[in-house]
Amino acid sequence: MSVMINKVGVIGSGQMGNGIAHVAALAGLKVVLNDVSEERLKSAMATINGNLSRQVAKKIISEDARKQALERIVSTETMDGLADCDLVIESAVEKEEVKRKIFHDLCAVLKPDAIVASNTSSISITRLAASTDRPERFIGIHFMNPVPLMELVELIRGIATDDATFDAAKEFVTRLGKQIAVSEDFPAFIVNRILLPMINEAIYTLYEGVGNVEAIDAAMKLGAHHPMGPLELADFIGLDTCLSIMQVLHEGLADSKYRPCPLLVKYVEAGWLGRKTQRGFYDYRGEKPVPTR
Ligand SMILES: CC(=O)CC(=O)SCCNC(=O)CCNC(=O)[C@H](O)C(C)(C)COP(=O)(O)OP(=O)(O)OC[C@H]1O[C@@H](n2cnc3c(N)ncnc32)[C@H](O)[C@@H]1OP(=O)(O)O
Ligand SMILES: NC(=O)C1=CN([C@@H]2O[C@H](COP(=O)(O)OP(=O)(O)OC[C@H]3O[C@@H](n4cnc5c(N)ncnc54)[C@H](OP(=O)(O)O)[C@@H]3O)[C@@H](O)[C@H]2O)C=CC1
Repeated sequence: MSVMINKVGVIGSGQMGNGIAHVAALAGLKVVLNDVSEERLKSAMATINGNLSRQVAKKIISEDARKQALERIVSTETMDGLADCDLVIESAVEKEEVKRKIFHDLCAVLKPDAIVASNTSSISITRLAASTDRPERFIGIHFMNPVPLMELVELIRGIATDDATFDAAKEFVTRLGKQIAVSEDFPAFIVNRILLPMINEAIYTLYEGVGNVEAIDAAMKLGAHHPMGPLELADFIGLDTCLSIMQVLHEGLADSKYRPCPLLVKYVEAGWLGRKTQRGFYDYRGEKPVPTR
């Protein structure tokens, strides 16, 4: 029996969580957005409003749709606020122990027939599912960044995911107007299995002095027609997330070709995580981004 999804919970209100809340609310679903602090949630609501307003200005949506979408989103700092959701999508940081703790706390209050999903970029869905009380109702729903603009969502079944959960997730993603690519549950799935080694190689290219930041990005934008250069894209994704994905690939596939570039490690250790901390391969604190090497 397929589960009817009317109310969606989103855990983590960073760039991906607020994007998921945005598209779900625009599609007419009720949304409960959860994060660890009121400050984070306020800033996420302001971002969602800003992104909806841009869509109004570009005549993609109406002013009425913007208002109604915002009214459909409530925010909460507690797991209790998510208890009656039909689907909860976890989109907190790419750290397995953080996600496992979230699922533990969530399952203690969430209604038993609800579906639990993760927006993880790389971590095993089967392993995450095993940390819940409902592996058959657990699934990977992997959105792309920026969520309101990107067409694709990957769906990943864990070993125990049942057909009703898979069908409900398909129906949900289709309702959001997104296309689906189904991936088997292997490290980093499809998009990041291909994209992240390319980004990591761009960082090695910088590390080994083959080119500077501007040359590498210009090369791939103008020479391969990528919409963003790989270093600009790394900053956009978040260097902490890029590193976590490379670590999952390296550990999960045990192949040295996935070794994270030491320069990526250094940036993350410095807390230079890209756009979200205003510094990464570019410095975003001025009027326009300036390369940091
Ligand atoms: C890591 C993972 O697990 C998986 C991933 O997501 S990997 C990353 C996948 N994403 C990509 O590869 C993105 C590559 N980049 C692109 O496709 C394009 O640069 C882009 C679609 C992001 C923007 O396209 P663009 O037209 O050149 O950008 P730009 O003119 O700056 O923005 C166009 C509109 O996009 C929207 N937009 C841009 N960034 C946005 C964001 N972060 N959130 C919401 N909307 C955004 C705005 O509405 C903007 O309109 P304005 O003109 O009002 O600013
Ligand atoms: N960035 C990308 O391009 C993509 C990322 N993803 C995946 O989406 C997830 C989120 O990434 P992204 O949005 O970029 O990351 P961000 O760093 O932008 O946001 C993560 C958010 O989760 C919050 N958070 C941390 N711990 C908890 C918790 N215990 N409970 C609730 N919220 C918490 C963080 O708060 P605080 O900062 O205060 O700790 C922050 O607001 C990751 O799994 C990532 O791999 C998937 C597709 C694309």
